[in-house]
This record gives sequence, C-alpha cells and structure tokens, in this order.
Amino acid sequence: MVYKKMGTLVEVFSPDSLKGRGLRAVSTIQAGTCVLEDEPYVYILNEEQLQLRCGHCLRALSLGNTSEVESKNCKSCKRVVYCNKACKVAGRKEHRYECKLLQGKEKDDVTLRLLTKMILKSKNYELKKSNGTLCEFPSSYRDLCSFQLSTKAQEHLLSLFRCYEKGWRSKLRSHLSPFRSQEVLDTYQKLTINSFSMYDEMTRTIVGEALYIRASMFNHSCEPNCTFVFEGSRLSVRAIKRIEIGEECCISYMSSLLPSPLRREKLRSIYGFTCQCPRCLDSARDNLMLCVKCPNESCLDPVLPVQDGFFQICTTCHTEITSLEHSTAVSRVEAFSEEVLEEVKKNHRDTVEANSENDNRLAVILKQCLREQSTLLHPTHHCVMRIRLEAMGTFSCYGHWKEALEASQGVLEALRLHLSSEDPYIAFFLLKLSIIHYNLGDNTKTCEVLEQAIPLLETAYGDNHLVTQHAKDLQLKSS
Ligand SMILES: C[S@@+](CC[C@H](N)C(=O)[O-])C[C@H]1O[C@@H](n2cnc3c(N)ncnc32)[C@H](O)[C@@H]1O
Repeated sequence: MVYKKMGTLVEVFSPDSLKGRGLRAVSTIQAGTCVLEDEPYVYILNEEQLQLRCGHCLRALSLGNTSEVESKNCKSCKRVVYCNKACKVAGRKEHRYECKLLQGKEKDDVTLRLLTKMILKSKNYELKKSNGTLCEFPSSYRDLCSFQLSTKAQEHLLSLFRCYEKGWRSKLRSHLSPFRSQEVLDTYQKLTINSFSMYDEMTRTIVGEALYIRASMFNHSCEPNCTFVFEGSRLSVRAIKRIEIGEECCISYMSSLLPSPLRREKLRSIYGFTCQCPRCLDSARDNLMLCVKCPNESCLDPVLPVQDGFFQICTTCHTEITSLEHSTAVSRVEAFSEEVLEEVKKNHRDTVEANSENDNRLAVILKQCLREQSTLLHPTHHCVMRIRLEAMGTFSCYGHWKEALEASQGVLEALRLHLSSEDPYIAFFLLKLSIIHYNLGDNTKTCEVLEQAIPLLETAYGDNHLVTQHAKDLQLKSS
C-alpha cells in the first residue's frame, strides 16, 4: 500500500484490518499544532438555528432589526437568513440544493434533509459496485467507509425517506427522477458514520450537521491526542498532546464524560465497532463515574459498583449497601438525570428567552435533579457531572450567576479525575467558570481561573480562535 500525505503533517495509512484507514504523523507534532483543516463537502443548519444564524458563515445574528433581516432572507424559501449581501451571494450555490427542501410540507428532519441535499449535490455521483475494500486515499465522498444497516433498519429508513420526499418533490423540476433506494441507503450509510455535528464553540450548542471528506479519515480513541474545533463551518483538527512520528492521530467521536460501558455501547450502535482504546481496556478506570455515596452520613465516601445495580461495602467505614431498595433508587435517579438532560437538549438554551416559562421550568427540574442526586450519587458520578454542567450553562444563560456558581461546585475536581489534563473540555469549563466569577464581580477569581484556562485554550482552539480571544479580553477587563 502506498501511503499518501494529507496536508503536510499526516498521511493516510492502515492501522489494522478492523479500523480500515486512519491518519498518522509523518513528523513529530507538538501540542497546539493544527494537524488538518477542512471545509465541508455538505452542511446544513438545524431547523431551530435557521433563523438565528447566517446560512453561509453560520455567525449568530442579532435579530434586532427584523426588516433588515427580512431583506437578507432567501426570497424563495424564506427560511434561510444571511448576515450580509456577500454571504448571500457566496451561500447561493450551496443553498440551491436545499431551498426546495425547506419549502416542503413535511416536518423538517435534519438527517433526511442532509441526506437529500447530499444526493442532490452529487447527482453526477454514480454508485460504483464495491468489492468491499477501501481505496487508499479518499478524494470524494464515494470513497468514505460505510456501516451496513440491518434489513429492518433499511426498511424503516426508506419509509421515512419516502414520506419526507413527498413533501418537497412537487417543488422540484419534474424531470428529476426519484432517487433509487440503493442510492438513498448507500448515502445514508456513509453519512451516519462520517458526519460531524457542528458546534457554536462559544456555547457548545450543536447548530448543524456536516460531512468533511478529509477529516473523516480520523479514527476514534476515548483518550485522543487530537481534538476538533469549528470556526463557522470550517473544521480544524488540532493536536492536544505531543504526537510522535508514526503515531496514529485520533479524535473522540463522543463525550468523554460517559463511563466506558456506555461509551462502548454508543460506539457499537452508531459506528459499528468495539472500542479497544487503552481507556476502554482498563475496566476499573471509569468505575468512579458510577460511584454512589456511602449512606453513612459521617462518611459519604465513594462506593464502587460491583455489577449492574449492586455496590461494594464502603472501604472507609465498612457500611454495607445490600438493599434492593437502594439500587432501585440509584437506577431511578440515573434515569431521571438522563430525562432531564434530554429535556434541556430539546429546549435549546440559546433559543429561549430569559424569564420565559421555559426558563423557570428548566431551572426547576435541574434543581430537583441536583437535590435527588445529592443524597445518593457521589460527586464523581457521570450523571452528577453532566447535570451540574448543564445547570451551570443554563443558569449562566439566564443570568442566574449565583446559581450557576453553585452548580459548578465539585465539577472541576471530577473533570480532572476523569479526563486527561489536556482535554479541551477542562479548558472550556474553566472559561465558563471565569465568566461566572466575572459576572459576580469577583475580578480576583476571574483572573485566577483564566490563568489556568488560557494556555489550555491556546492549545485546543489556537491563539486566534474566538473562544481564546474571548478569554483574553475577559482577562484584560478584569485585571
Ligand atoms: C469516520 S470513519 C474513520 C475512517 C475509517 N477508518 C476509514 O477507513 O474510512 C469511522 C469508522 O472507522 C472505524 N473506526 C474508527 N475508529 C475506530 C476504532 N477505534 N476501532 C475500530 N474501528 C474504528 C469504524 O468502522 C468507524 O465506523
């Protein structure tokens, strides 16, 4: 196999037969180096973001002047907004593939819209009979790997697709023949394992979905040496650790704040592989993410799980936790935490106005969840960390700074325990914490936290990224 360079720092290689292709360093890469930059082959904004962001550069728009915004709307679908004329012109070429889709009568579905846009965009794309082997170097989306759906899942997808198709097809030129089922399935099977959720890095809100041909070559590790960041729709993959020549460069496909059984299950069901990274192979490693509090109130130390729903004897005070009642209560609070996280996700924080009914409802359920967790789960438990992070973000978004600070208690310690010190999530957490201190008028704490955050942000995001710049501006203002 001839390995070809992708950019100047990495080359496509074959790590092993299970992983397919991957990328490895062709020279030593220092932490903080941009390993690869990529523009999307195709991208879309989520429905609730359509009126909030420029359809081309994805910048958040100020919606103060509605008549101004209307003049920059797409006149045909009236769903996509641009920040100025230049973006409108630049975005026209891409928008023509989805303009009609957005005029459809069917309820929008992000995955089906991306799938349809992709097929429309690649009309010249001919399905090549695959012999199951991957080409050495991907130059078009046809060369990406795919994940074979079960027959049942294929039928389900096709029925959803045909329903969605009815909604927009009447708006398209009549000579366009219906998409072949094989074309739909093949495109979907590539999209599911190769597409990226695009983030607004300042809020960590998911704003859309995109497919990058070159960046699709990065394999996954739960302890990655690279991270990816967005500037609009442009994606940069950056080294967060020193990478030796010949070493594989990996990103993480999912949140590292989940214990390994949950991470591995998600990776299996979405991407079709069983993760064998060092973190997943060390079964004891993530146990603290599943710990309950010792019920002895003068102890409260973490007690490790032994098997589904059952816990060990507390090693500090030797209290036994054997009751079924206790394990049922733990499962209930874990399930409630997941429900609350889902609810927060659905209510897209940046689209609801402060002091609205939503605000109160979300605040109430987050507080209730924190209360219920506090009697049973140890602060290192993944549900506690994830709920506290959400609560911190939600309260900050509504300007409830004291409550946001309260929600942040114990999170940094837990993050440091579970994540590697270079993990961008720690940098992002510190930035959010500094913003809370700043809004509470505590300049000393703001500067203290920013001093830790800025070097980490420079590595993960780069000096010129908006997130790093924001941290530096805050440092100037508070010093
Ligand atoms: C985005 S693609 C990565 C590039 C892919 N290896 C290729 O050859 O095109 C994702 C797919 O790569 C494989 N993969 C990625 N990380 C892996 C890992 N840690 N272990 C096994 N397979 C992995 C899985 O098949 C997964 O669905």
